[in-house]
Amino acid sequence: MTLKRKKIAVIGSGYTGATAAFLVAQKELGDVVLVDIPTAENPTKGKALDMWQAAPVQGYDAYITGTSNYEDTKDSDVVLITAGVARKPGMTRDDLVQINQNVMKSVSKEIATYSPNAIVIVLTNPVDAMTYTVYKETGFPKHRVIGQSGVLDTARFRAFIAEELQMSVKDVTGFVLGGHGDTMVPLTRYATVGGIPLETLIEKERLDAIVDRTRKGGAEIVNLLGNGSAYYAPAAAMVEMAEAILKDQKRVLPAIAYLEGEYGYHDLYLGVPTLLGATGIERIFELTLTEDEQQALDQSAKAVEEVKNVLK
Ligand SMILES: NC(=O)C1=CN([C@@H]2O[C@H](COP(=O)(O)OP(=O)(O)OC[C@H]3O[C@@H](n4cnc5c(N)ncnc54)[C@H](O)[C@@H]3O)[C@@H](O)[C@H]2O)C=CC1
Ligand SMILES: O=C([O-])CC(=O)C(=O)O
Repeated sequence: MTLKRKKIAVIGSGYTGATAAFLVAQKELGDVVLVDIPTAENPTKGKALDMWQAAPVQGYDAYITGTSNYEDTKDSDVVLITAGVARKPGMTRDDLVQINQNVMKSVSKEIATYSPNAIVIVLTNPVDAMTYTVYKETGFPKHRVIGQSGVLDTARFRAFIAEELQMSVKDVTGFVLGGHGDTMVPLTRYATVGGIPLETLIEKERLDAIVDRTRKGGAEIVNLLGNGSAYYAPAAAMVEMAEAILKDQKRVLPAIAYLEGEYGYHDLYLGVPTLLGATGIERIFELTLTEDEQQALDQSAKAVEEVKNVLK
């Protein structure tokens, strides 16, 4: 029997990759191929086997395999890139640019060879610049190369608001614009709780503190973990994007998209509100911003541009 399921390759079987693979399987989005570099032992194969053995208990029909051979990823529908190095306390995401750019180059070559029609979602940091690298190196059209930051940053923002107001996270909506760094722009003016404007529910001082905590959300976890960075929420964010694409859900989610004039930026990957469906990014929403919001976004875009300019 040949099963005609979707195929999802997860490159990098570390914390975020393994967690994403498990979520993809649990959601039955398709079969998963987990890939990492070859080593003397074989933790990638071990993790995949362990997850496959959870299938009878959890009752999911998704097969998970682990490999270091890209041939096994052939004809993947979606590829999630989590390969590379994570930061440690005291480092910024941008400190990873050189080492991870090299990883993106080698991984992109394999993806272009074995899955030329795939939609790629990049997680590896500094993610705006790494998404740009994958776009250039694969030669894929812009709508098929997408970066993950906004779903995660918005999730943090929503979680902090729900906690502050003691209201359900389900009812908190909003989004974060810009680069995945300390200059990101949580748009409080567009956030609501059950449709009620957020700015009428929380006083400005508290809201400013939540915005600041959101911007530094990654570093807060890096400092708590001590030896690596967040992985549960990042993996969940990536998988939400993959699900939107694999099921053609037409979700409106923030994503790192290639801009050609939108918001005034050219030849730049930056976080903006998008429509995600079967073909990847199907639309970019351009909102009218206040002068202050545009200024904050300009600052964030400048920070991303600076990292892009050191790419080789
Ligand atoms: N964009 C975002 O919102 C987030 C980004 N990240 C980033 O995701 C990346 C991965 O984080 P973790 O999974 O925690 O790191 P990790 O260190 O647990 O896993 C990374 C894995 O990549 C593998 N790898 C390295 N070079 C490779 C290559 N050439 N081919 C295949 N695999 C390779 C490593 O062997 C390792 O297993 C980091 O760069 C981190 O900063 C993490 C969380 C959120
Ligand atoms: O902070 C990091 O290095 C990992 C990351 O991007 C996040 O958790 O937002």
